[in-house]
Amino acid sequence: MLHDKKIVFLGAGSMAEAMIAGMVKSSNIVPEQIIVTNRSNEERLASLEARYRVKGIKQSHLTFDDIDVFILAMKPKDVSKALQSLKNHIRSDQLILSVLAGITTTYLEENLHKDQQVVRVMPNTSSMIGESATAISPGLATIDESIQLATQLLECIGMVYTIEEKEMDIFTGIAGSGPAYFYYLMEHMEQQALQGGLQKEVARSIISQTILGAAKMIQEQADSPTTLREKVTSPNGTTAAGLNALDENGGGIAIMKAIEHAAKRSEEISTQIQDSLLVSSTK
Ligand SMILES: NC(=O)C1=CN([C@@H]2O[C@H](COP(=O)(O)OP(=O)(O)OC[C@H]3O[C@@H](n4cnc5c(N)ncnc54)[C@H](O)[C@@H]3O)[C@@H](O)[C@H]2O)C=CC1
Ligand SMILES: O=C(O)[C@@H]1CCC=N1
Repeated sequence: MLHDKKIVFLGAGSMAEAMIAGMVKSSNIVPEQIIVTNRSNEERLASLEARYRVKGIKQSHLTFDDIDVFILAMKPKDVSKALQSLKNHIRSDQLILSVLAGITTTYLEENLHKDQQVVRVMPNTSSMIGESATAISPGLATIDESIQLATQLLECIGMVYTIEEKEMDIFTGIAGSGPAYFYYLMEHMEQQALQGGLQKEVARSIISQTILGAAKMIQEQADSPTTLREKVTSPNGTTAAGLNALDENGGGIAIMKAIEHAAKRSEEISTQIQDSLLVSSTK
């Protein structure tokens, strides 16, 4: 299903690059199938061309007719202009995937064709190595074949979860933004490791191996996170001392708040876009 499809990225930033890298690496897609465009930064397109052997072209030079999948990958504040310039060039049977936080399928349908085939997607930057946790929610007019195509395409960059659109905000808070929380945790673990006398490179390797091991334990064992945590924690031992400090300093609550606020921001973006407030609020 994938091998004869032509895919265009509209937007050439971090998320587009992570997806392109993952797709090309997966070998289910060859670079010749991928075109990447942006508004004007030709240097950026040249760098993506050199790195991934995909075709980089300015959007004004794009021929739209033979494209199967358009992937919207600009910032939410730029979506309105992007859809305006796209609408007159595309057919409603061409599939639009949008990775934009907070942008609903209804908004896309209202600003493209009413019966436009759209799928809202929330990947994360681990797409780059084929390890994204990606959610999809199809729009009203999207046929099963297109959902299958979207699923196959996104499986090239990791695991795909089909969810209801009302669950997109919380998914974004957990998985779209999620890698940043782990990097933040790692930054702080590393800082303390350096203070404890470890060399930076050694500390980084130890920390990433520890996180990888914990993630694999969750994936490969039947035990819950709580049981696994308890197995690490000896009475009056080192872990108990560490966890007490985490609790005393609001560690658990801070994590829950981070997710709550990220999810709320996703919801807020939807409202602001609908009310056309986002441009002024994020400039
Ligand atoms: N960075 C991340 O971890 C994730 C980002 N996303 C979503 O991906 C989208 C892009 O995010 P980033 O890549 O981080 O942003 P970025 O700022 O790195 O890239 C945005 C790109 O869009 C281009 N652009 C702006 N207007 C355009 C237009 N009208 N047509 C074509 N290209 C246009 C810009 O030139 C730039 O290349 C956002 O909507 C974000 O919500 C979703 C999941 C994760
Ligand atoms: O920070 C953001 O808004 C985007 C969406 C999810 C991750 N990055």
